[in-house]
Amino acid sequence: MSDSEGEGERSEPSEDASDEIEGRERGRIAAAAEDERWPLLSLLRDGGRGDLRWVGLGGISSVGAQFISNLDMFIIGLAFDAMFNDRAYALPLVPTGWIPSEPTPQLGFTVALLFGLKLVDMSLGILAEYSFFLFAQRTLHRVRVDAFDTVQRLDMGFFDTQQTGEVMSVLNNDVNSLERFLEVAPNLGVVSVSMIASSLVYMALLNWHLALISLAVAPVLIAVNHWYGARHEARNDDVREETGVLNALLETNVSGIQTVKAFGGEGHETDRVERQSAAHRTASWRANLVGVRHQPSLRMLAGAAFVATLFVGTEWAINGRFWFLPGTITAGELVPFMYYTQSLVLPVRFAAWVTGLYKGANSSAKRILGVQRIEPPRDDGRTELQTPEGRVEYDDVSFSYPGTDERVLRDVALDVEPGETVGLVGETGAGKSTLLKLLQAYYDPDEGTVRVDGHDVRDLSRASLRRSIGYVAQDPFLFTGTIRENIAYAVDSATDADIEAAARAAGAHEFISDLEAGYDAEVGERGVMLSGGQRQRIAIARVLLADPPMLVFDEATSHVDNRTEVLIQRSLEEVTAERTTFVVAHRLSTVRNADRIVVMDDGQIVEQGTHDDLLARDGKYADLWKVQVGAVDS
Ligand SMILES: Nc1ncnc2c1ncn2[C@@H]1O[C@H](COP(=O)(O)OP(=O)(O)OP(=O)(O)O)[C@@H](O)[C@H]1O
Repeated sequence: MSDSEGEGERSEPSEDASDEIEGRERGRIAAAAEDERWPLLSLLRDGGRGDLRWVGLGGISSVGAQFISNLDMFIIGLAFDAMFNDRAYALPLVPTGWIPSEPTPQLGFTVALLFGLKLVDMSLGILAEYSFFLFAQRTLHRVRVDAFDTVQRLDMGFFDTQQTGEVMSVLNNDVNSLERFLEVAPNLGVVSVSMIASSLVYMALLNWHLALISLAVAPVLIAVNHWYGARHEARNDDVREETGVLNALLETNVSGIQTVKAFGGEGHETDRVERQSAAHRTASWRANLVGVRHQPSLRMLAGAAFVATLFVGTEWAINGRFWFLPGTITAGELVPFMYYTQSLVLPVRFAAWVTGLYKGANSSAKRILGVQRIEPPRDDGRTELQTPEGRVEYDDVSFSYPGTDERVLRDVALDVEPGETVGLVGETGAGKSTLLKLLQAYYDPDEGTVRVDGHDVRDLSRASLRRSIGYVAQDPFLFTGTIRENIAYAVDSATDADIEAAARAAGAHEFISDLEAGYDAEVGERGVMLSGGQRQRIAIARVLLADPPMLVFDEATSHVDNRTEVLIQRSLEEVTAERTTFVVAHRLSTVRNADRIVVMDDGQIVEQGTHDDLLARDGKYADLWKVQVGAVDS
């Protein structure tokens, strides 16, 4: 069966895309939770904490509603036999004195009873929907926020190796798939099971021999449902995986659109997206094929049971006996019985649907859990860094990025006094930025120790450490919002005067004032309407307003012209005078006045001293300087 099915599944989308899916290694996110047996249950147990009572209430109400809803045919059967076949009219739990003995009052009694039961059924149904909905929404909210919080707290090593589009896919698509499941499946699952259970109970009460015959097909039904369920899960894993890869591709292409255009790469990029979209379409097609066959197969089996019951029951009613079956069966028993047999089809279809949703949600839960399990961040340090003096020590530090063998830092030893300004220079890839990432504890050294005020940074709470260090990157990120909001990002209580003072010190006030909306100008999703130099100055203002005891400028003025840089440096002199400051720069004039210049080469410190010292030494720094001032050819 699987062979022919496999061929059918590949017939729609292209062969290439199909092969691509087969060949692809399961992504790191999904693989991280591969050994989790019940990912969805684990996730809901944590996400649903405190609200499980709503599932209990919903479940009880739903079961009650189904048993009551399904009771009507049972009562109608008894009433018909009483009215037309002169049988005794007796109902469980109803005192016999309440039931009339003449046909017309019996009809009135039956109608009133059925109407009353419908009212109870409706009330319980509303209560069930309400309870399940409440559980779903609260749980989903918690799972979404928890997942986002987990992603945010992951080590930088995770983001280095995981494409942001894929992470977004977990936060968006996988959480949405969980939403689709939670909004429908718990109630529908209970409804299906209790519809089946109530039908079985009433069938058994009507005629348990015939009930057993109708149920002969049940084991086959369960086995087929299980088989399809397993296939659903495997196929859904592929779909989620392909969605993640596609999202990552779309995300990088849109954010790198300028480069794509510059190289005229639109056609090439469209081809790449087309290939990945085809792989996604193949995965979805194959997953849908399972769904397309699942329900009809179950319906066919349930239909077979119905036809068999119809044959046996009608033969039995006509002849007054059937083969070895004892006793007789009346029309008043057979008609509701057939109804119950037929009413098993709908919940079986529901069950197939719920199984599909469950398997989809299970794949998503696996990825959400995977994000939590992949490289969990090391425990946060316990020591809070309070108003540090700013002494920084690198004690024979060596480091390779996670997952790589290349030593990016080798035996780096550096002591920086409080208040000192250190310029870091060296060729590209020498390890300057990496040195500062270790100071902020984005990564831990493989050997040696980085200390701030004598504390190993691993022992410090990351939040208190990073609050103490103002960091400006070469391509700073601006948040969607106004310039004012961006500058005041870390200081809720900042006044307009504070914001302006910070902007002046960063050399940003002038160009901000020239903008029509001034400080209220929106900077768009990634600050696109500002130049690189303007964005850098806003980022410097943001750090100055936060007023941290230590500063790190990593090529922070590389996009501004020489004149503006000199102006910024002058206004920063006062700010940096008392604080430990690191300045990474390729333009050596930026660090010329630093208290000390540290020259790095291939992960090592090769020289250090003041500008004049280093020039006098006539080593690496002097070479770099000569190249920059044009004294020698590069
Ligand atoms: N996240 C990362 N994962 C793996 N390797 C990395 C990562 N970041 C940097 N590297 C590698 O580490 C080395 C040092 O990089 P680093 O950014 O520290 O150099 P740099 O001196 O700051 O260079 P530049 O002046 O170009 O900014 C380089 O070889 C680089 O390829």
